[in-house]
Amino acid sequence: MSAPCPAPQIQAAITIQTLNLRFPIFQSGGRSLKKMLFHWGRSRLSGTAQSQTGTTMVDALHDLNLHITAGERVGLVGHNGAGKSTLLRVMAGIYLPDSPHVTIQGHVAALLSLNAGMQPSLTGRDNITLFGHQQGFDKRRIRQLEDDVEAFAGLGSFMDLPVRLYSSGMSIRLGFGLATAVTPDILLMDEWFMAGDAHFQAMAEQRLTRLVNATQIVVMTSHALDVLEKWCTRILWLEAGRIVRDGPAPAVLAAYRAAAEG
Ligand SMILES: Nc1ncnc2c1ncn2[C@@H]1O[C@H](COP(=O)(O)OP(=O)(O)OP(=O)(O)O)[C@@H](O)[C@H]1O
Repeated sequence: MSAPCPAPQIQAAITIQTLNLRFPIFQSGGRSLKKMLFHWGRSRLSGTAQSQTGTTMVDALHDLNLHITAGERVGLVGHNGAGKSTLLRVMAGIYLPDSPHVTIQGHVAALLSLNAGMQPSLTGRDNITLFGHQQGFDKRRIRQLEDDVEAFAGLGSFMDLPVRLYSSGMSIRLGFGLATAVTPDILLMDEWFMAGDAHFQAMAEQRLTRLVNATQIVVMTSHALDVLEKWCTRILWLEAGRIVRDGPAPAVLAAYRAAAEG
């Protein structure tokens, strides 16, 4: 397997200042007094609020300040709905809050969903070529990319069939192979990256280790604390869209474990 294609080096950094992100969760029409009182009580308990138009809003991220510099491997922890995936999506540029709040320096690769950017009607091979074009690669680099991903994914003749015919395991192999083929400055990972069978996980870990070592900044989220312990130098603990603790991995993970047990 050839090494992932290197990207030009710049000093990577992520800076987030006073970031608030709210999502509408449902439209409420005319209401009886009973319903209004019910929703008022529920919103007090859940941290949601109602806008002037009657739309219920959830504060996914609240007054977030954060600076991440080159060399850091940051893990995000927090209970369901804490805002971990939302924060990763903000860093990936998928959610676009007002620009002064978020400054990203460096080329970002986001391993957030398996089939991100994949065209189901195209073959695996054509998807690789498409990805290469999107990266601005010349023919030689696209061929290298194809060899690398094909060798990793091990799909045989399925490589020339449309991706919509792939099993979920095949999709994971192709999606992971492609997403990890180019070394970015900043790597963002959701916990799906450890999906797949045991053989795939061993192969994936080898490839991921190489990628993480070559990347300036890594931000990942996982509910598996041993995974974060292994990969991360710094942990951000989020709850209800706010940072509860931010510090060296061993100390924050110990506090998080203690809170979960106590
Ligand atoms: N696109 C969206 N539309 C509406 N609400 C959203 C959207 N994305 C996230 N939310 C809400 O924002 C909050 C934070 O969600 P998020 O997915 O970031 O949490 P999480 O910490 O990743 O949770 P989990 O560990 O369960 O994956 C939740 O209340 C969620 O319902």
